[in-house]
Amino acid sequence: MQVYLDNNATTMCDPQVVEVMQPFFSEIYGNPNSLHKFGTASHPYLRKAIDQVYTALNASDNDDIVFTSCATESNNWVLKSIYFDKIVNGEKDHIITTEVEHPSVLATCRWLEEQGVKVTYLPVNEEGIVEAHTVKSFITDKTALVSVMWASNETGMIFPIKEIGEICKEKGVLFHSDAVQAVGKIPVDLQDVHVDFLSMSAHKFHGPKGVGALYIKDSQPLTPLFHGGEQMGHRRSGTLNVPYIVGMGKAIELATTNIEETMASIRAKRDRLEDALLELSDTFVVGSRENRTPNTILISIRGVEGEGMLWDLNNGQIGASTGSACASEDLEANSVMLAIGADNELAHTGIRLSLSRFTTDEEIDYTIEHFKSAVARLRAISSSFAKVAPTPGGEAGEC
Ligand SMILES: Cc1ncc(COP(=O)(O)O)c(CN[C@@H](CS)C(=O)O)c1O
Repeated sequence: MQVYLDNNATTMCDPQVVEVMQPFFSEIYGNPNSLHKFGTASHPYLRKAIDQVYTALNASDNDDIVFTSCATESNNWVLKSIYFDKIVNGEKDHIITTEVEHPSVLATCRWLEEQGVKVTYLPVNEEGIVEAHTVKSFITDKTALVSVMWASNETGMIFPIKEIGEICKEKGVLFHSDAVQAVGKIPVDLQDVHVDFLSMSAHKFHGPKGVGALYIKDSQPLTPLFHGGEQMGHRRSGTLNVPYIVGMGKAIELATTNIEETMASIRAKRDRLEDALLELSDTFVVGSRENRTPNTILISIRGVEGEGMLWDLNNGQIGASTGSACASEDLEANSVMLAIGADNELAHTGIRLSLSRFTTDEEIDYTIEHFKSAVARLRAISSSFAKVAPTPGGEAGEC
């Protein structure tokens, strides 16, 4: 049996998505910007895909949805163009974000600091999220943008985006949310939540890798990151990736239709897996289940190095991660666990398990069995665990 539990890194393309993409490789393959029939033939399908994204986000016709190559591009676009529009060519000099954003936000903010921008990286609480009042306390009249992720890729914890959006609106500060781990996993209703910009990525909800989008409220001005073509109303130049855009439209429709039912099914499997793993002594899971995306577990297993655990799981045909795939090359401690106050040793023990709607009960059963035997094996040879006196009664539970 092979079990894929790294869906926060990327998901399998839904077969229905693959099917709708097929015609646009060698049948309807004209450049959508060409005026002849080979080009215009794709237009109805592009319009449908855009409508599917608007519907999924409950976006209004006044808003813009611009397709990009990925969420990394969407995040770079917002941060670098707000810098250009509001700081280089404006009176602002400050951006607020959090310590636990995805590297595509953090690395861009560090580059902006090298350009002279003041960046505030807000700390997270013991649940791994920033609190709305903390954001409010750092906003000044020089703040150009607040950028806070909707849900954490590492922990699944959901941030108070609605409250932060209301604060930014009241203060007249632009608000960006990296919603990559929220769209398609939990309800995202842009009539209910105020954001100026929102990033998303199709391969997180069973669409193809290599296509994402940026939502722009009220079609407000934002200097393009790419120039040189009239695509997307001159907002993002480059020949449209028709099959991938059509695939993204189908994927977001499948992911958001009956989302409550889908969430309940995934949550039940996740909770059963989490309950079983917490029976192991000296383990804890980051964050409360109630405020977490239904598919994610970040579990710490004292005395078991994360990389060693991944290797053992991989030998058992189980795919998981120690955290963000973008940081999987380095053997650093999990940054989010450090941010919530875990000690360095504990922060090296984090394992991220992320399910999808395709995860089966049999796969959960297999994972529970293999995970427990792997922990027993690795703890038996772990020097650090041997030094740690067993907690009375083998404490376990949420952090
Ligand atoms: C919150 C968040 N924001 C941006 C990205 C980047 O999405 P792209 O479409 O791949 O560019 C990701 C992708 N996080 C994966 C790969 S690093 C993870 O293992 O956590 C994300 O989770």
